[in-house]
Amino acid sequence: MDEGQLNYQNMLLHIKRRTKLPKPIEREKGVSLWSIIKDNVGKDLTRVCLPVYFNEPLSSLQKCFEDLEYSYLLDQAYEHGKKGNGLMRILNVAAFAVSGYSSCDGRLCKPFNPLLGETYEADYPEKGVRFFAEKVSHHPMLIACHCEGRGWKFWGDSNLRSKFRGQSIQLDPLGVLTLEFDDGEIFHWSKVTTTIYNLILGKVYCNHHGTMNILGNRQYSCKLKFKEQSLLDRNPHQVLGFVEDINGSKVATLVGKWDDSMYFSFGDEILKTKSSVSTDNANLLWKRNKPPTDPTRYNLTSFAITLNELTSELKEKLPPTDSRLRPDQRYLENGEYEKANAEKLRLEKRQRMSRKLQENGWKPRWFQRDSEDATFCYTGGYWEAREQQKWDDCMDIFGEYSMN
Ligand SMILES: CC(C)CCC[C@@H](C)[C@H]1CC[C@H]2[C@@H]3CC=C4C[C@@H](O)CC[C@]4(C)[C@H]3CC[C@]12C
Repeated sequence: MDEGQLNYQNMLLHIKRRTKLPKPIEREKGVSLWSIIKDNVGKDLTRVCLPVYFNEPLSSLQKCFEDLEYSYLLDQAYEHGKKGNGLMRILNVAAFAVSGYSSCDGRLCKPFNPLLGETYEADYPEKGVRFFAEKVSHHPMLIACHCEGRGWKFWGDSNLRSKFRGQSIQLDPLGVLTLEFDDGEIFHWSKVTTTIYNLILGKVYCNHHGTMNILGNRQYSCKLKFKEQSLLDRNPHQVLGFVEDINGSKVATLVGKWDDSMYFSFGDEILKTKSSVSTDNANLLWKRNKPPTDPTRYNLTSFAITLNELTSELKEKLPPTDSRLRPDQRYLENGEYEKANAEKLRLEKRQRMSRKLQENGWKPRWFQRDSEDATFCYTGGYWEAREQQKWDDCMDIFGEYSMN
């Protein structure tokens, strides 16, 4: 190792991220969703503005980065492929595609809906990744993201179509995700349907169901089935799948749960064990990290807890559009609910003008798409601008309001 590498290693050892959210300043209170709903009978429920108390202190942009908690699976996938093992590559990619769902477990609060032009950066050299996202459209609500890792790039946009069904809401992600390895191998897939149950009565929870097709441009592709929820299910959250080679023969099977772990075995042995699916002879691909000891009412994972941290060092570098600078979200994180609510109302008023902005030709600052139905792609330049603190063309989206 030369001196430069040593310094770099040293820097990684000194990255300290927080392990807890700040202690709430005001006391937490209980509010029932029902009390809100009964005041809004007859209105389109997806448009009802909920008080900040139903939010978690993260924006949807930050939530996108939560899908990269297990990015090491993609590093491994890259290494396997480099050594000529395309099968292990796609198995790791499949485990990655499932792993993103694990953070949903026990999460009952809404993320903040970012303002038009709001951005979020995440520079995690200790994981070897750098992530960037921007809210690129308000109607329809669209978020674009781009992430670079060790030997791969990952990008996509999230376009959720939501259907309200009385007791539940069904969310269908329409966007396509792309993963490109530095050696040219590319995978595409879309996320499955998420349903949120018990909006009116009982305990809110969500489930993910449907088929995910991971299509590669070389030897392999993979099909994963997220099981539909059924009453009295002894084995909920199950994911089953297989890898197919170019001739259509099944060369590996996958089994696991989106909130826990994924296993694989070569051939199609797993599915042959009739009644229940066993992982006895299977190999572990991915296991979820342990939850933090003090989960708080938001149930954030240890990784999610780090996402909204704002150190004084970072504050100097961020553009004025970063989610970490959003005042209502910061107040909520600090447990100042009254102030958070007041700020949320102010920003939502601004948000309502976004439609006009877009109609008048507003364009995202960091992403672009070729046509109406193409994926938004990063145009580059964010990290370079950050280097020079060149933020003069970034809008002051959160207003003159200053936080300390
Ligand atoms: C009405 C309120 C109080 C109920 C709580 C709603 C919670 C459970 C909802 C609100 C927004 C939802 C998220 C919105 C978008 C996505 C992306 C999708 O690809 C996976 C599910 C995921 C991550 C959803 C999980 C459930 C979620 C967090």
